[in-house]
Amino acid sequence: MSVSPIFIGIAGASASGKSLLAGTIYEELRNTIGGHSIAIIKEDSYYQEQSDLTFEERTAINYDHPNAFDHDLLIDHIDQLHQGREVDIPIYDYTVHNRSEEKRPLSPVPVIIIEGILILHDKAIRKRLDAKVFMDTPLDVCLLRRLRRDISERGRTVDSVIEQYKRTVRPMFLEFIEPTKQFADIIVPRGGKNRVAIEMIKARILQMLAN
Ligand SMILES: Nc1ncnc2c1ncn2[C@@H]1O[C@H](COP(=O)(O)OP(=O)(O)O)[C@@H](O)[C@H]1O
Ligand SMILES: O=c1ccn([C@@H]2O[C@H](COP(=O)(O)O)[C@@H](O)[C@H]2O)c(=O)[nH]1
Repeated sequence: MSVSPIFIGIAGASASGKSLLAGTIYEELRNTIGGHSIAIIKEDSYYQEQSDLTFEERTAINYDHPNAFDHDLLIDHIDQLHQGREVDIPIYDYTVHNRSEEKRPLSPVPVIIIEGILILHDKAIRKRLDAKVFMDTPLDVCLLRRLRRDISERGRTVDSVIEQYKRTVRPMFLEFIEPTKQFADIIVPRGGKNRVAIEMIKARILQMLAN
C-alpha cells in the first residue's frame, strides 16, 4: 500500500532556526516512528536552475525574492509524493549559487517537513500543508547567526554577508516573509531550541499519524 505523507511547513527569516528545528524534530521523531518514516525537504533545493548565467551574474541575483524559486516544481513534487510516487529532489550548492549535477531521490514517507524562507508565501503550497509553523526570531539575532554560518559553511565574507543583508535579505523579509506569519498555525519565538515548541509540534505530528 502506498503512503500519503503528512506535510509540515516551517517558514521564517534566513538563519531564524528553521533547519535546526526541522532537524531536531526529525532526529527525535526517528526514535519514535523510525528512520524511514520522516524526511526533510528544503525549499532552497528549488532555487531556479541558472547554469546559463556566469558566477558574477548569479552572485547579483536576489535570492530572497519569491521569483528566485521554482515553486511549481516543488508543488509538483508534493503532489507526486501525495500520490505515493518517488521524486528526484535537486541539490543546491550555495557556494556557487546553483544546482549541482546530482539529485536526491525521495520516496513517500509518513511525515515530510518542508522548510524555507518563503514556504508560506504561495497559496498553492499553503493549502498542501497539514500544519504551518513560523519562526519568529528577532532579525538582529538572525543576522549574527547568518554571519557566522555563511562564513563557515557557505563560502562568504563578512562584507558580502553585510552587503547582501542590506540589499535583499532584510528588505525582502519585511516585504514577503514576515507577512506570511499570519498564515501560521504555530509561531515559534526565539528559534530552533525552543523546547516547548518542539514538544508541541512533535505531539501534533504523532496525533495526526494516529488519526
Ligand atoms: N536557538 C539557537 N541558539 C544558538 N544557535 C542557533 C539557534 N538556532 C539556530 N542556531 C544556529 O544559527 C544558524 C542558523 O540556523 P539555521 O537553523 O540554519 O537557520 P535557517 O534554517 O532558518 O536559515 C545555524 O548555525 C544554527 O546552528
Ligand atoms: O545562491 C544562493 C541562494 C540562497 N542564498 C541565501 O540563502 C537564504 C535562504 O537560506 P536559509 O537557509 O533560510 O538561510 C536566503 O536569505 C538567500 O539570501 C544565497 O545567499 N545564495
